[in-house]
Amino acid sequence: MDLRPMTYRVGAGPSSSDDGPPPHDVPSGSRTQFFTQGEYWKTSRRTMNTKLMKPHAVSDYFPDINSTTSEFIERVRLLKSQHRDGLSVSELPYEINKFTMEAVGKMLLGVRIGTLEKQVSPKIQQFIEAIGRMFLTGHQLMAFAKVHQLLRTRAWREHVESWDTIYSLSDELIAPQIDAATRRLEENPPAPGDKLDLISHMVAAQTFTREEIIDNVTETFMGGVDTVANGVSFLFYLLSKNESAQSKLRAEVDNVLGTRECTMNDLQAMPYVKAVVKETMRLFPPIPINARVTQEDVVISNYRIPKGTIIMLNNYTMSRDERIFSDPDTFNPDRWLRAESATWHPFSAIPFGYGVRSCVGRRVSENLMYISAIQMVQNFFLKKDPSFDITPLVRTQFAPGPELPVHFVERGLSSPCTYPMASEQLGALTASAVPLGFREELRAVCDDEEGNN
Ligand code: HEM
Repeated sequence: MDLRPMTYRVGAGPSSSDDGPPPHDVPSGSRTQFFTQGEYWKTSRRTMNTKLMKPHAVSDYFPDINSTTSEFIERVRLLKSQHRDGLSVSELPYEINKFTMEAVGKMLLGVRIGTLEKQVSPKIQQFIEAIGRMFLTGHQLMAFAKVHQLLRTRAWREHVESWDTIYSLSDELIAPQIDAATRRLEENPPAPGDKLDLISHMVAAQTFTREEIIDNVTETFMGGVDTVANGVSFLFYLLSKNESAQSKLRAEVDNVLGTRECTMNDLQAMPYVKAVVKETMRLFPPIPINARVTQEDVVISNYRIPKGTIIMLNNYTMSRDERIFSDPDTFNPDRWLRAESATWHPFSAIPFGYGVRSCVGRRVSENLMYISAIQMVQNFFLKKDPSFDITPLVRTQFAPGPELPVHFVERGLSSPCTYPMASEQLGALTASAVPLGFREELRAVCDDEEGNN
């Protein structure tokens, strides 16, 4: 059966053309891995695979992931100290979002964006808000996008404006990297085996225009930030709720690492860390629904499905199927360590999709989640705040809502965190001056859906 990934562009409807890049019809770059098929997609995917999927390339990101995570841990320490209960972090999912933006940004753009700075610059603040708004309005445009476009609805206008803001800043961040890479490569042509960052690698490939590099890197970044942020949020939530799993995780981390940083090699000795992340993705897949378009007539389970039909795959229900996962709603990482897991249908839980179009950020996402889990238990005991619970929402992606009921209790190990921030500096830090407009709006939408208004 030939199934193609369904690519969907606002205003353009599903596309499955083989004719290379479709035209721009919203400010979103369309000449990217997400939105193309055929030869153009293959070239771009091959280039990204080299930097994001190959083990030796992925291993190079570990020092950056470790140091960004350490900064985030220090930020948690600061924010909880400013909270009235001394244990919680207000708007934790938003803080996690800034953390993953910084981590994924460094991997893809090669530069630090500055979202974890004590004072986030107004421009970066705008960027963060625009990404949030783009996802929020993108969800509203899922149905009847053409009608929104025709009527120029508020959702449509805000969506387009958000992409404008995102592209204007990513141009500013990425263009200098392209120039610098071009100069470097002209002066010192790369030898086989030289380590190049993603942008230099794309420049060296000589198959992409400058705009194509900017579009590709920007949209890969957009695809990565919220997904992995939602994964990390659900991870912390589930650990806080399941203290015995958390203790097992901590025991493994203490045994293998103690207080030192994790390298890619260490992961081989930490099956429970991996099982915890797998189990999080099973219960709360950040992309709850995936899709394909049939390329020929097929019969599946006695249903005739004509060519050109969009088939939706519901990751959420698939991975909670009790015919495969006993006690499916329970967080039980051990299930992945039992011999029987090898016999499960390979499609029983596919949070990163499947096949050649599966997630190109899978390896880096998993590593970011492993290191987040590791550093969290090295530094804190996570306890569930008994006063409330999450009500997950689908906002294009599956997200936990605006607050997480997680308390951070200091573990008090000596030097658990490698981030060299002196305590005086910490004291001087203030929560970043963030205009609340967008977040309040998101909260209002969530309250609406929960019937709180
Ligand atoms: C927990 C985190 C993540 C989850 C759950 C996730 C999930 C997915 C899923 C389900 C797909 C569609 C796969 C298919 O149709 O078979 C996808 C595609 C994609 N993801 Fe991710 N993703 C995550 C993080 C990331 C990150 C960090 C990046 C970038 C570094 C990224 C970049 C992409 C790209 C570029 C595609 C399109 C690939 C193509 O069409 O060739 N993702 N992701």
